[in-house]
Amino acid sequence: MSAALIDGKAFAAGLRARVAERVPAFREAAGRAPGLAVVLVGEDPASAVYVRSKGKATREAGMESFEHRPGADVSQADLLALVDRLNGDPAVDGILVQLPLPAHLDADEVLLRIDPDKDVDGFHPVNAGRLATGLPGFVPCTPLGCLMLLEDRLGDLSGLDAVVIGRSNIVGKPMAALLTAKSCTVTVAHSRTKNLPHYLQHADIVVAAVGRAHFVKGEWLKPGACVIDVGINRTETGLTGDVDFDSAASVAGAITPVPGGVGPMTIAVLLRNTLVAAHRREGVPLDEGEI
Ligand SMILES: Nc1nc2c(c(=O)[nH]1)N[C@@H](CN(C=O)c1ccc(C(=O)N[C@@H](CCC(=O)O)C(=O)O)cc1)CN2
Repeated sequence: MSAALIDGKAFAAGLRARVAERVPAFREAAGRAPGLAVVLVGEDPASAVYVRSKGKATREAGMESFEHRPGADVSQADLLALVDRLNGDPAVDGILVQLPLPAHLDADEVLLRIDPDKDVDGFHPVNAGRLATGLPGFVPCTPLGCLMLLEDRLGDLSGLDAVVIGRSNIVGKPMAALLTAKSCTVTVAHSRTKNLPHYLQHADIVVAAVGRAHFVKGEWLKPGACVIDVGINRTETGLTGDVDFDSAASVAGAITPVPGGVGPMTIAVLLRNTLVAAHRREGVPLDEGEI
């Protein structure tokens, strides 16, 4: 392996500490802690683990965590009513509905119901539009975490060639928008792209978010590329990313591991977005670029 390992776990710990440092000043100014409400529908085991970690991280940062766990058979109307209550609750600055939702629920309608100014997941179309047009809003946690790791590693990204593999609303599309805003030349590829190696051979940055284990091979990469692996695939051999790590690490300049790369950034950025939401809602000044 010649690539440098990008330690997302360590970077996320630093980000969480920077968020926690700023909570006492907010408490002092607003007379309350920032509050994050997390909604988990049903008992999906992986989602339950993520929600538990979010609650723990929120409390450790000195913020208020409100957890709501409707049963797997909750109706669409009852779930929307819960979102309405959280929208109207002054102690709640951020609302997150853990995905995926059970199949009988319409996730798009639920996400659309969240007040965009409490949408710390950045999934509401208003926030997607704000990102696309360069207005301040909320950016989805995973792609914002990827961007932070890239800038920490490479500095100014301007002029670099980037390939984003995956076009989901949660990762691929916002990632492409963020890199475009940083003046990268961005190609969005996906599972049906005809000749992926053709696009990757020129890419200084590769973000793999396609949801297929070992999909990206080292021999497709430009030597020295910075490779960010968003994949979390549970295989017989354990947790693995979308990048074939061993072959990629012998060609790339830097690469994120799975686990310990992008994953921990998701929760750290969620805390950052909640802190930002609280300051904006209360009109308390915060240098958002500093966190
Ligand atoms: N409403 C949301 N739902 C989902 C999101 C999201 O951002 N908002 N993202 C994912 C799940 N997720 C957070 O919710 C998440 C995924 C992975 C990790 C993480 O730390 N992964 C570790 C490995 C953990 C493991 O063993 O499973 C790592 O990669 O090191 C944190 C959060 C889908 N749903």
